[in-house]
Amino acid sequence: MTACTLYEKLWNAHAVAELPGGETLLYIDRQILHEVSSPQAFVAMREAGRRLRRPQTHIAVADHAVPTRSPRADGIRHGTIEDPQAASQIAELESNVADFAVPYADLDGAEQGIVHVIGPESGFTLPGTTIVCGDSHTTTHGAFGALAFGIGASEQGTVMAAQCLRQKRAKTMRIELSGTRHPLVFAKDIALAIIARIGADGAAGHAVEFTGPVVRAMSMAERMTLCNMMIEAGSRVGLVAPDDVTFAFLKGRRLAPKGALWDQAVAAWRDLASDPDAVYDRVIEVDVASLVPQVSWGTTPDQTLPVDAALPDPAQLAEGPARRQAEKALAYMGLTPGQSITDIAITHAFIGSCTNGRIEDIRAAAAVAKGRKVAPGIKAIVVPGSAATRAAAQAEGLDRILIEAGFEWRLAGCSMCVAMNDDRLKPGERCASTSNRNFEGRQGPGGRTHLMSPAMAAAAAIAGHIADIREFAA
Ligand SMILES: CC(C)[C@H](C(=O)O)[C@@H](O)C(=O)O
Ligand code: SF4
Repeated sequence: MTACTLYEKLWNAHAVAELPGGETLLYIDRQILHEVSSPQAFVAMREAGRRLRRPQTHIAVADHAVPTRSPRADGIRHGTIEDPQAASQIAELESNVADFAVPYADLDGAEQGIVHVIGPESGFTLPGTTIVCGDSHTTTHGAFGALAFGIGASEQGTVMAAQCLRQKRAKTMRIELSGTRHPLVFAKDIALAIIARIGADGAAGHAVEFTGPVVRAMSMAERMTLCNMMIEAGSRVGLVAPDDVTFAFLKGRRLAPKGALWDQAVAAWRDLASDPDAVYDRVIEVDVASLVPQVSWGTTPDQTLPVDAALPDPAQLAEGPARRQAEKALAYMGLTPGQSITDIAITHAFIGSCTNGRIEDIRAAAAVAKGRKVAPGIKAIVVPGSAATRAAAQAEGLDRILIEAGFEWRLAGCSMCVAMNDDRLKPGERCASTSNRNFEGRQGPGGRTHLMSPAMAAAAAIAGHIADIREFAA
């Protein structure tokens, strides 16, 4: 038998038929639905008079449009949402899930949260499965050794009706991470550094698998951060082979297999790892020993530099597209060529999102915040990725530490990652953000985003400007 990569094993196990034109009909095990991208698919189902083929293989949740504050002391959001568009998007999702019998994580329930946080937390995300969602950051779930990718609105309807999708097989790319990293260099820094190196489309057309001792030593949270960010390098699929870290994370989760089924599942999941002699179309090696904390300075994720660097000076670049892009980005970002990154003053800090809204991320922020104060005039918000993450953080007392330091402690949702809810920047405001996208207007029209790790965002909140966490922690 030919040696196969993890991606090829997942693909082959779900291939139903080879179609003319080079596409494959793939069986889809699971679909996640959210209020922003699912309405059209439900409309199409209704119009065609169709039912879901396997309703129990879907879960739905409202995350993008939801406010992360409630006027009520108990945090209930139903009945309190002032924005009519958000209220109607959530109401539409709720009527759709009721009509089509889709399992729903209620807005005020213990399992609400960002799609890519609650899938893993509930055990819906499992190794060896195919998982789709009308959301580009579905790459996140690949951290479990699932073939997970974002799809469009009409494809969501196809999965609802047929449990299958036509897809073109991607090329494979292996990113081998080795070396010993600085303790304040996180998965987010590694992901940003990779994107800066290969470019915002550097992994386009490829399914990326992370390998090497650095990945094996990472928590699931860090593996998810890496896979999450791969869409920012143009890849629709990020992968990590499942191992004991994966199994320990999943064991006992509500939807994970139980008893003898668990043992059988783990045995099968162990076989998913890429064969030792499997061949990839591309291999990239990254030595993390030389990495320092990273910060994006521009309006694409590859416009990223080490925190101790100075901003580029377009005048020093040769005439051409790179120079024009740098000029345009610096102008939008309101930055001076050659300026030190640590001299950039901020107005906001946002700790959250499906990239960095997990308990480990909140712990990292709280460790920096402890005994310190957010700088005067800075609005700093911490938005847990899910209700369960929020509860876990509160059980550890992290909310108290953060509130004491002057951070706002919010309810779960996408929040300031995306300007689709109440949490957004005004023109000219500047945010140290743990999210994943920094294009013009992403956090609000005219808003300016600097992507970084949770520890770095917390340090920026306290310093009032971008700060090097390595010096800050000393
Ligand atoms: C709204 C949604 C479809 C979108 C995505 O596809 O990623 C959002 O989650 C984002 O991060 O930009
Ligand atoms: S947190 Fe941000 S990136 Fe993630 S799903 Fe929500 S909007 Fe998209």
